[in-house]
Amino acid sequence: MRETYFEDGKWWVSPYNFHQDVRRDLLLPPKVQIHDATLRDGEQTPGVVFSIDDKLRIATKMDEIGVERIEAGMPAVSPQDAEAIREISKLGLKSKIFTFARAMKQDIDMALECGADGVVIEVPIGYPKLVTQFGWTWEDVFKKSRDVINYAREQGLYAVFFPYDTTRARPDDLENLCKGIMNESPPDSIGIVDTMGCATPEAVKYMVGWVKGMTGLPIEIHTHNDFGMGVATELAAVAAGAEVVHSCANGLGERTGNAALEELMLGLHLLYGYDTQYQMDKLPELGALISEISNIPIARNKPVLGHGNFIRESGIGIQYVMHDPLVMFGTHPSLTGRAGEVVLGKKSGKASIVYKMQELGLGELDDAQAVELLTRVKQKGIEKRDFLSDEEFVSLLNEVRAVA
Ligand SMILES: CC(=O)SCCNC(=O)CCNC(=O)[C@H](O)C(C)(C)COP(=O)(O)OP(=O)(O)OC[C@H]1O[C@@H](n2cnc3c(N)ncnc32)[C@H](O)[C@@H]1OP(=O)(O)O
Ligand SMILES: O=C(O)CCC(=O)C(=O)O
Repeated sequence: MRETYFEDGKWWVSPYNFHQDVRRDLLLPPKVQIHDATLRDGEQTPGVVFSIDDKLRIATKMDEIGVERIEAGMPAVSPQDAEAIREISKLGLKSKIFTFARAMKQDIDMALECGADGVVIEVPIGYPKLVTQFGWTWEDVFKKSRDVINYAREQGLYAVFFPYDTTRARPDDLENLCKGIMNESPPDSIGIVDTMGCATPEAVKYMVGWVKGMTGLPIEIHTHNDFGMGVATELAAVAAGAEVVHSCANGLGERTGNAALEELMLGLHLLYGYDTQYQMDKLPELGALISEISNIPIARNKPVLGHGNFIRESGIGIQYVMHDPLVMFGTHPSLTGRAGEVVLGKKSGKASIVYKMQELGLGELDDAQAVELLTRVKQKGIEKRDFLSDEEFVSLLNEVRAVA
């Protein structure tokens, strides 16, 4: 693992991330894998439907970027879902293919029939769901899960036990379930699932240690973004020893979405120092594909993918945007396949005018003309309540030159 905060021409993040007093208390596992659930939880975004061909394109792009695991769907949902998983399994991707299954033998059979490598076996354990939605006790959950976990493993599937709404489980219920499962049907790994996105990073850190202590299993963390902390909570879980992070590209998923794939990748690589092999410069291609297919636009300030992230209007420091971007941004735009951009408007300064003149090859101005042009640029920005197009700038420049 890297312990450096700077890589020439690529990024410059906080050195305190790697300060020995900060790192000393972290229980970072040597390797972390991404389990992406865009094709299942992402498609649970209301109104989003991926065709079989869409799913093949998304899975192929994810494999190209280096996602270790793809949750390709839940075969029980429809024959089309099963068919998509079957086709994805046949692609021969490096990514391992998982399906989502209820604690039912028939769902495991469908995973097998679809050619999956592994299965995420979901059962409720959060108390509101357990008591109101299902009318089950932890023992019911245990009895339903036990044989299904054993069956999946006997059939050669990697079995992730996924007691969802984990963060709202009563401690005794979760403890009894974990102990029962470990006695009679240990899975390959266990999920801590913040179904409602309602646990703090600190609470999840505690839970990772607690569940690891009870089971000795690798921990998978799956969060939602209801409090805007989905990614932070997953990274906190990694800092407490979780080995697998679940994600959805573009932050799709139920309600406010899941922890965003692209944000996790950068967080793991840059902020925590994992030497991942992810092709981060291809993330905008994946983002654009998913946005087009899901018909959900990417917010212009969305971390990693927003098209406005490397645009600067404010005049102070403007000359560094293109020539020395790490003065102005924590990551070089090219790291994630992007380019910086200088725009003019209300917040411009004289350096902005000089920069734009050079960029567009418009010659030079004397100081008085530059000041006059800046005044007009600011006025136009205020009137327009936006930044100026190059054509608008040239038009103002011509006015100023005509006056002189
Ligand atoms: C946090 C969550 O919501 S988890 C899953 C969310 N994902 C989805 O719902 C995917 C989309 N869903 C669908 O397409 C449909 O709801 C289906 C195909 C999954 C199921 O639809 P239905 O055929 O209507 O099944 P239904 O919801 O009635 O459930 C069938 C049985 O599964 C049981 N069941 C539900 N979840 C589980 C589970 N995780 N493990 C074991 N059994 C379960 C139910 O209790 C019910 O049992 P019963 O027949 O004895 O009453
Ligand atoms: O949320 C769901 O619908 C299924 C389970 C899950 O992904 C979760 O609990 O977060």
